[in-house]
Amino acid sequence: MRDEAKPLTQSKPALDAAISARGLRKVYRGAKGQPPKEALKGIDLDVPRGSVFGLLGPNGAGKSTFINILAGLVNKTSGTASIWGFDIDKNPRQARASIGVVPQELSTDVFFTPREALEIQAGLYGVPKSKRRTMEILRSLGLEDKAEAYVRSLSGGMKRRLLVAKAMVHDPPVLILDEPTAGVDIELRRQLWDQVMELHERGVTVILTTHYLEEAQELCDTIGIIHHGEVKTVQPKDQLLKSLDRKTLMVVPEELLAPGTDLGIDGAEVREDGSLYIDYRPSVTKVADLLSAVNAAGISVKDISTVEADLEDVFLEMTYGSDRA
Ligand SMILES: Nc1ncnc2c1ncn2[C@@H]1O[C@H](COP(=O)(O)OP(=O)(O)OP(=O)(O)O)[C@@H](O)[C@H]1O
Repeated sequence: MRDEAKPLTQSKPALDAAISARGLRKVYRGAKGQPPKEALKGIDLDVPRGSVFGLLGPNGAGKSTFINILAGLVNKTSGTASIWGFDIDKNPRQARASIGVVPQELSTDVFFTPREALEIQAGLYGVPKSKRRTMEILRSLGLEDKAEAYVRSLSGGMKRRLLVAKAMVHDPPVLILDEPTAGVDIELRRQLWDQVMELHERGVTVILTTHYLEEAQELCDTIGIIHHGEVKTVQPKDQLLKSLDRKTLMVVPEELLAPGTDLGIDGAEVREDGSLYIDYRPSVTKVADLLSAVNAAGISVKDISTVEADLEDVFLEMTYGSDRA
């Protein structure tokens, strides 16, 4: 059923974007007496070519639905989507050839060697034998030594790299990584981050979903946040961090204060370490004014520093913050 209340999208898809969605909507049929679920509420979203794009959102926001529509695994209800300028309805083959998707799960081809797994994948994508780059891809992901090993004997990190390798067999300009480092240890996470950055340097547009905001902050240059099936924002990361207009001034007093002391300064809190933390909005309050207030409260300052908002602050504001509003 068409939702008459929904505004029709005015703008055309951006053909020069890596991914462009307009009015993209997905309604899942409700299972066994459950009402239908509108997982995507007609979203408009452009992923710039050449970016490392972080698609963030709480559980159930609609990220997997979006990715699965692009990957051809889920049928959209309405709207349009294009990949590298190819409409997924009008040019499905070219659209699919332009994208590689690295899934979350590690269950893959346990009976084949990495070389065989890549050859099979290349066959599925119709890459002719003369054009296959199996060993080159394995080498670029540090798996050359393991080309003839059984996949079941690979470590978790190697299996993940093999999934990236498989997604690259047809040399797509866009690579989607769904939760690439879920459940891997810090060292492997770093290795995967390096590999993502190498792909990016080679010109691949990378889209990743992640629950680790630190990961998005470190890797991504552009961030899209979706929540309840709607796009809350798409912005360059630096701009997004600035847009929050929130900083914290940390004041270390000559004589440490008792935690919880009320100094009558807006946004101020004395924390466990005896220092004073003052949240403020740089667009309306100057640090000099805060310091005057600190002096007026009879505190001599030993040291000061400011802490910028991080992606976690922005994320919480745009998702749970908007639920409260
Ligand atoms: N096959 C399905 N049938 C019915 N509802 C579904 C189906 N797949 C997803 N949903 C619902 O659609 C909404 C969006 O789910 P989706 O998996 O896209 O979210 P997500 O952002 O990827 O979450 P997560 O981070 O947990 O993977 C959720 O409410 C989910 O329960």
